[in-house]
Amino acid sequence: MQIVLGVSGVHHSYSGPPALDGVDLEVGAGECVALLGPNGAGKTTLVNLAIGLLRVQRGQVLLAGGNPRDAATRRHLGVVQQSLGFPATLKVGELVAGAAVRGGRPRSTAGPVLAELGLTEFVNRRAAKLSGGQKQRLQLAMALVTDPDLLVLDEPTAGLDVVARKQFWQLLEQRRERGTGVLVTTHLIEESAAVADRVVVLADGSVLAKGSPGELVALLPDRTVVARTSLDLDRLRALPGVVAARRDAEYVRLSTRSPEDLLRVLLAEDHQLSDLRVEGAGLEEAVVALTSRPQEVRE
Ligand SMILES: Nc1ncnc2c1ncn2[C@@H]1O[C@H](COP(=O)(O)OP(=O)(O)OP(=O)(O)O)[C@@H](O)[C@H]1O
Repeated sequence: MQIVLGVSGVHHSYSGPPALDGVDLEVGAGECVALLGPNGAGKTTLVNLAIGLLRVQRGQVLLAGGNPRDAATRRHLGVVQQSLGFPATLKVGELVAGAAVRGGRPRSTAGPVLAELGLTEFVNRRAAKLSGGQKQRLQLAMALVTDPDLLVLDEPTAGLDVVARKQFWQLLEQRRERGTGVLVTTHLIEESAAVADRVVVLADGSVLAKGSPGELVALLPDRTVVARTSLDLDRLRALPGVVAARRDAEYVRLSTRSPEDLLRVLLAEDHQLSDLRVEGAGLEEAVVALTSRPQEVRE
């Protein structure tokens, strides 16, 4: 497989301890790699090195075989970042055509991409007047208009509803089939399990684990106990054998290595306990467990 992003042995420090400490990562053509990890893990630093916003201090970053700091190499790159705003007065068509020209393509490439992303009817609308989902599609159109080899998506579906999120990923499928590689950072771990071929978990500047979502889940012998309970999360986290606890709508999800013991304690503690079931761990539970007690899982 052709490699569109190759990161090897990368270290990066700002002023304090290293933000990245020997990170390797690859994205192949057509592949979607999700970068996960808690706040401060180093995800933004890694993305900023990949897109050429930061200079590499140690190690190597190759974007489509070149240095991402070079303008010519960056033409192989498309970026969707939450922090990128639009000039409010510009129209959708102008923005996409402008992105094409900046990427060395004719203005006429904008039309087909606007159609591909379902934005043709908004071509004369000012960007500021689009809905959240339409703005995300506009950003994607601006990123895709140069037909990039690598697309970097930073929390691309934050704030979108379930339908808009699904649409967003469906729009990308054809591009991936044509060979565009995708690097996505997201806090929506279960979403990344659905769309990513591979997941890389960063914590404290190091790669804790990498593999397909299924391989990461299989690292854990944990099970998930799901139930409706009146017990609060602090109390649940203090129960014996609970590795992690979180709310999911009206349910709680508890990760544990010994579901039988936990069930006994739960039933004794909460006589109103209902809708009880035990599941295998999901990717979210796996990532929480990996990043909260790395030593135990790494062995
Ligand atoms: N410009 C900066 N100057 C100094 N330290 C920084 C700077 N940017 C990031 N850091 C530090 O580097 C480490 C990694 O930060 P980074 O933003 O890459 O993490 P992250 O995984 O993207 O976090 P989040 O999920 O919160 O966005 C953190 O300890 C952070 O405080």
